[in-house]
Amino acid sequence: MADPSLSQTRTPEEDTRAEPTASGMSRRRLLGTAGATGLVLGAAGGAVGYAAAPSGATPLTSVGATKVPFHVKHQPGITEPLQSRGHLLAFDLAPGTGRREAAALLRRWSDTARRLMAGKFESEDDSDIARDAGPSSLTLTFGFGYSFFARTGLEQQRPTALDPLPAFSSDRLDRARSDGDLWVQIGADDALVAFHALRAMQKDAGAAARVRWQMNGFNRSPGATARPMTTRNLMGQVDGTRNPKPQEPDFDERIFVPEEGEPAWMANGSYVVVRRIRMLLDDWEKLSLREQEGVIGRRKADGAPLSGGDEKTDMDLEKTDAQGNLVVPINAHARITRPDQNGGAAMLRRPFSYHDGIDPDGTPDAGLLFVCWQADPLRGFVPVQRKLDRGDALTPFVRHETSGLFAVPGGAAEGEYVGQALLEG
Ligand SMILES: C=CC1=C(C)c2cc3[nH]c(cc4nc(cc5[nH]c(cc1n2)c(C)c5CCC(=O)O)C(CCC(=O)O)=C4C)c(C)c3C=C
Ligand SMILES: [Fe+2]
Repeated sequence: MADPSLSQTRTPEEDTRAEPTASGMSRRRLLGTAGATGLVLGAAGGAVGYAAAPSGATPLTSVGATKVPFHVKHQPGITEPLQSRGHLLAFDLAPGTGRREAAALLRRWSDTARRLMAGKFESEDDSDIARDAGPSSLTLTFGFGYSFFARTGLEQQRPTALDPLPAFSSDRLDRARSDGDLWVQIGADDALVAFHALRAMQKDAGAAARVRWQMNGFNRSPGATARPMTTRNLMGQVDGTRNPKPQEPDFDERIFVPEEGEPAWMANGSYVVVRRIRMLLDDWEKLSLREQEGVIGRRKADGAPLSGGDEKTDMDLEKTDAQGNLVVPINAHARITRPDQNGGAAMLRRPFSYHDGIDPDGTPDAGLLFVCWQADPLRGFVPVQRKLDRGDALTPFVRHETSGLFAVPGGAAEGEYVGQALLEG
């Protein structure tokens, strides 16, 4: 579930948000050359041993130097390229924490996010975890869960789009690791930078809120492939090919609440659905390549539709083989999740893979932290998941273990904090 326009999959031409790096090169140019550079660094690293730092003359690289602005129309961490590290956290407000304390917390979090995303890691009480690193594409994104509004006396401001998701028959949800008053998404292309931000968020929370659940994920590192390519998930599939692209005319309408939308405090915001989806990898890996490709409806090698062409070719849903059978099976995941098969329902998928060890019986606890963005969950995740719940070919190989839905307001203007229009409106 990743996206060619979000991960290192974005073609250099498409990457219009690239920021100049310390060396003056844009991220897109460096991604384009990263294969060759990576090989050189890899060889040197191997020769000097795993613990040695690169040569003293090595400048802050593209990966470290890339900076994402905090003050933007839509919060950072939605349309930015996938980062290689992610932490998802839900917080519950502490007893006695009301609207005033929640506002102070969002102000602290926003101030810290602004500072850290700019690569300013020094502060008096800093842990030094991220010292020496650049911002590394760090993003912090904040959202409000259904329960936040009653706790803060703001029920009147609760959007109907935040009504609890319907129950799905295939759900196997752990309620303790679902939902929450507040949600924080951290993404960065460096594990230490990401963890440093996580600690900062937790410290800022102080006595006002405690962590309800935390999930840690990863994606491919920038420069890991010889050229920018769509990422793969832990089933080995090319994943993200058909995500909506920011340059498409209906992108904003599908993903973001309009400027004049309701409630007013959600202008330019979005709704995020977060599902921890375990992959039943032992079962999946027993399938032949042909069977695996039939489950998705795309070739595993390059993500091309089974109806032919390359990854970018439109899927021919009607094409049949010599026996008259559909070449893209009727229950193939990539067939039945399409907007044109779901009354136009669309979402922007921006996931992280996860691996939380091996169960006592040897089963890997691994899968996808499915994170998807939409202007309205009833026109995005819900209808598509209803369809999947009735049974697509992928359903037997996955298990939805946790769930969350959060309202993510628009980006904070200069001098303001995220959610200010809600908390002070
Ligand atoms: C309810 C929404 C979806 C869930 C849950 C979901 C889980 C899931 N998907 C994959 C792998 C792939 N998904 C692909 C396409 C795809 N998936 C969804 C929605 C959900 N997936 C959509 C809307 C689409 C795009 C449909 C389209 O517009 O054509 C693909 C194909 C490549 C691609 O386009 O990304 C793969 C592969 C897994 C492994 C998974 C749960 C673990
Ligand atoms: Fe999917």
